[in-house]
Amino acid sequence: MRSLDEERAYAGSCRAALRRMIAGARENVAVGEHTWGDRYTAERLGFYLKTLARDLGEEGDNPPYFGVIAYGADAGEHSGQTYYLGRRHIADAIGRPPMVMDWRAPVSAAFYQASAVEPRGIETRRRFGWSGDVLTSFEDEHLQPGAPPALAGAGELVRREIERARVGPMRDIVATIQPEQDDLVRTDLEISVCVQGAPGTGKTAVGLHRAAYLLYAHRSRLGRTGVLVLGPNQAFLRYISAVLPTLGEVDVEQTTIERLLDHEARGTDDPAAAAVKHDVRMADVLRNAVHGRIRQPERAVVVNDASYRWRVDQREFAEMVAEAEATTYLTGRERLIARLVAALQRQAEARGQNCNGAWLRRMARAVTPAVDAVWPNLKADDVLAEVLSDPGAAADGILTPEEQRAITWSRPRKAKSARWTAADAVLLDEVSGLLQRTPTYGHVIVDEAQDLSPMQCRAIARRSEHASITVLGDLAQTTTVWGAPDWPTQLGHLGKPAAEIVALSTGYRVPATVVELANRLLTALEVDVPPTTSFRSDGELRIARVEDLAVGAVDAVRRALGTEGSIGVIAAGHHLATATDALKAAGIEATGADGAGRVAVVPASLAKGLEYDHVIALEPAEIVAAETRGLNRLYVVLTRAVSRLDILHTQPLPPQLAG
Ligand SMILES: Nc1ncnc2c1ncn2[C@@H]1O[C@H](COP(=O)(O)OP(=O)(O)OP(=O)(O)O)[C@@H](O)[C@H]1O
Repeated sequence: MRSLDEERAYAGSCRAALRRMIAGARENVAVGEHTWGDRYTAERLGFYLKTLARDLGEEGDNPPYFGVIAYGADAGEHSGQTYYLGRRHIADAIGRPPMVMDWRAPVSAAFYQASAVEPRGIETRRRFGWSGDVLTSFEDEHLQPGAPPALAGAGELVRREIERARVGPMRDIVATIQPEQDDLVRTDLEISVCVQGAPGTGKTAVGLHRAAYLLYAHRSRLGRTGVLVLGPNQAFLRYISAVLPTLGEVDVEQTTIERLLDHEARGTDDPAAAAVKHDVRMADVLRNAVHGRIRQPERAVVVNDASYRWRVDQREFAEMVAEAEATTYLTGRERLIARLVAALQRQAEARGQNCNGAWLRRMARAVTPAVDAVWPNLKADDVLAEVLSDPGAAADGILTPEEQRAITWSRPRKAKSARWTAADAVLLDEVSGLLQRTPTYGHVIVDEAQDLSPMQCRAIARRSEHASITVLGDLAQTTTVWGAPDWPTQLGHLGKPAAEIVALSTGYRVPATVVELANRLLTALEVDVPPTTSFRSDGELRIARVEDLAVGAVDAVRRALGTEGSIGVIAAGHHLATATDALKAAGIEATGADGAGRVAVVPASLAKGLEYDHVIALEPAEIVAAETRGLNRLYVVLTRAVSRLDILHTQPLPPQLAG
């Protein structure tokens, strides 16, 4: 293995090779611009080369690699080989072995998986410490039997990386992915997995690295169909937005379920209406509303065509209607039109008529009124407006009269004048899915999946019908009233009942003292999840009763500003405004949940998925009282802390927190 000086020299030659790759890619862009060929090919080539040049260019200042594995003499094809691993592949010449392997390459798996118990032929695993782009240290683990004792658990470099203060957006974890996380990241594309993970166990990190891995392993397939990442809110998306680009992946769609459904919510539902609208029985109601439009024909279809008159009698028409049933309503309608036209064509051809394309189109137009009478053309918003104006016909026997009343508009309306709510957007999507097929992605990653309603799950299922999914969540963090009761049920709604459920319980965010406090709440939450164990022994917890919350919050922020890292003041209700005003009056600059400053004042309802080096949680009793699942919300809030948690209260603490 190389000495530190030799390693530095090697890092220098890797950088030089990377610079040559960048120069080469830029030159290819210039050549690509003058490439002969059809416009489409030239555009695609240009796009590819520009993306490559940009990605490589952005790579410029990152450490070229983070680790190396050296195989022993008995390692088959790898015997005596040494492989450096980095965020991207670096090669100095075509045909020569790469200087650095992509962390996603098959050979890299051993770096993450090898252990003293199962060394996989590896003699030494070396991890590097970098300060910016300067190589400062390395740490070796000797994995072969008889070698000096392996490091107990993770080494110092790994520990330092996991315990480092958080500043700015979430970073990738390629250098320190843990074996159980790596298993999930590298699961085959065909396999759907569900990760039940305690707070900070790396679910989000695993999901994002899995997206990058799948794109590497199945670039052409997923390049066409796309990978979708769904997160709980914009603040969360902003927090994770840099991870995939640093891994070289810029084409992954990252959005929320609300944005995916693409219906701006202009109205709001009362809780009773929202609960019914998110209930899975609405799928049956809407199916009835759509398919209940199909009628038995009452007369024959007669079409005048110049001097002829073609006819499909009522009985034959009825048979066609019965046989046209298809997976989607509008496909069935198309099929019915096609069958009618085919019947007319048979009659016309028997009379020696030339049935060209124009004739077929004319006949399709001619039978449309008859089809409209039995299988009308429908639009999703018209269907839903009718259901919400009068659910009766579609909902009888499915929803109770009281439930029907809860969703009925105070007066009947047309779609045009509807003020759709967020729950309506989910229903509109369901109706659209009944009318015609929804395009599917190549892979869908669903974060915070415990919060989704059955109807939201169905919207995701439609978009992953022919694909696998990665479901990430924590039942203890469910804060919606319609969230998952258990994973098998939720996976059923997501259309993947057979997905494997894997539990992660080692937390890499929350320090042990804070985990111990949060675990007290778990008993009261009555969910069947294993308690978290923390990887981290550091961390501070301070619980203080204060006279004045605003004064307490300002003091706590001032103290927190004395150490490194991000600061999140998390509160519910009017305490948010109190904290914001108090910080402003004290001259401390604070942003909202999606701001980029060092101090953020964050509504408890938006804290999910986020993390702050120092969390200052205000008035836990209020956080609990603010919503139906307030205790779960408090559990989420407490587990946002990376290094320090201050709990400030004027009211008594919720009894479930008492030790
Ligand atoms: N193997 C690892 N190496 C370094 N850091 C890690 C590792 N795994 C997780 N982390 C870090 O721990 C923190 C928590 O990870 P992440 O947000 O993915 O957890 P989560 O399970 O999604 O949490 P929650 O459910 O509470 O939102 C992040 O800062 C992440 O980068």
